[in-house]
Amino acid sequence: MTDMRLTGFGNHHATEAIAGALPVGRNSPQRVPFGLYAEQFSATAFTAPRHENRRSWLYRMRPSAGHGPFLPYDRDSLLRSGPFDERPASPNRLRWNPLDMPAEPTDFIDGLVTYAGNGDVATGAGCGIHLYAANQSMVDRAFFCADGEWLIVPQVGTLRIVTEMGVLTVAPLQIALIPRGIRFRVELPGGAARGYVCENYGALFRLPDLGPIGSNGLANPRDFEAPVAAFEDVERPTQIVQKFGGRLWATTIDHSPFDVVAWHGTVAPYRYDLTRFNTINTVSYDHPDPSIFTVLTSPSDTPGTANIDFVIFPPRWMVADDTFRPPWFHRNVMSEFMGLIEGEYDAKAGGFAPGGASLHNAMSAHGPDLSSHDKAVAAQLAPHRIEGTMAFMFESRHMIQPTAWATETPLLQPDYDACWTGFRKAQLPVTQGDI
Ligand SMILES: O=C(O)Cc1cc(O)ccc1O
Ligand SMILES: [Fe+2]
Repeated sequence: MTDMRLTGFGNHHATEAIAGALPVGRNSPQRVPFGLYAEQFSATAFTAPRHENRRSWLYRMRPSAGHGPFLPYDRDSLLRSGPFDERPASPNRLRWNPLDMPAEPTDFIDGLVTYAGNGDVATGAGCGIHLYAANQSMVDRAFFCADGEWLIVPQVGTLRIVTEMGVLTVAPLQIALIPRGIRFRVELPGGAARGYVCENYGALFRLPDLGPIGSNGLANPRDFEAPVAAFEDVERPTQIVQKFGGRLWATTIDHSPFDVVAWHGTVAPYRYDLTRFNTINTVSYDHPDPSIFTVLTSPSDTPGTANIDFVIFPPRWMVADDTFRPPWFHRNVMSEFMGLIEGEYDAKAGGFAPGGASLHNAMSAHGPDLSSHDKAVAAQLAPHRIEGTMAFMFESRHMIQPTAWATETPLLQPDYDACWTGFRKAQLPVTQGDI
């Protein structure tokens, strides 16, 4: 299969792996070329306003309707879904060490573990936050998520993601966005892989509005790459696993589901290279809110109050005058789940490792740890380049609730609070206060 691309976020793409496979001038002709089957694939309601409507037409060797019943998946899985009520939502700041690579042969699906999430799959609000650690390619099986689109953030290892609409190769510092319902198989051409997944139950991820930034900047639409059509004509039993209503279900068909020869439309899997992000920041003073680093946003019905924002902290120049340059201390009404792809995060000099994760829930006080704080206060404020790092955040209006696994795993750091101890008290002029 090829690995060519079509560019532009949400563009109307058209692609055929065999010349003449794509019908011209209509979506569903009486006879589709070569006896292919036309199938409309919807990512939004039929009646969504035109500017938000996302659907594609797939032309495939057999209808995907040809399958028997899905039965409960027969392997143990650590995938969980909203409502996240296994454990009480925690007001505590939590941080986890990275997942170990699996000791047993484990593919992407069986290597997923849910750390946290919010909302409810059934009502279409919130998200699930999973991490994966895998060492085997998926063989003769495919997966799809009926509960939400998947934003995949690799941290170690390249993923070759074979989808119904073509192939995406995604390495660390790149992300993949797999539409809800699209079947895919994850292969590991370079061996073991680890990373993060945000399963979005809510409105589709989109590029944020730019407001006064103007018509360019942040993640530029042209840097999002969809694959060209590619198919395999394989007649071998293939297991299809789906996540539906928070549970895994499986059925087996007698051929590969990757038999789409041509497609056109506005919903497709995408790849984006985070190093292409046009990072905008202050050139005068003060540290702006991290919203300036938003790559993708899933809006909610309250303006400016996201179901989920996907925010990155890329390499960048720090030039602010008379400013405490790292993230300030804050208590945020939104809830923040963070991961680290590489390097060191400027608010945490130690303890937040690549592959690790942290959770700072609504209204929990957090910010720089003691050593990052003291270093920033003492720094000479020359222009300084933050290099070799890529942290990210899933930020949500809904409280993020950890799973039982995440609450009980030995990866959870017991002493995270300690990083905010030892701050020297402010030295006031002699006073008793005035309350
Ligand atoms: O808590 C964090 O590290 C994320 C974060 C970064 C920043 O620069 C400002 C606010 C914020 O929540
Ligand atoms: Fe924060």
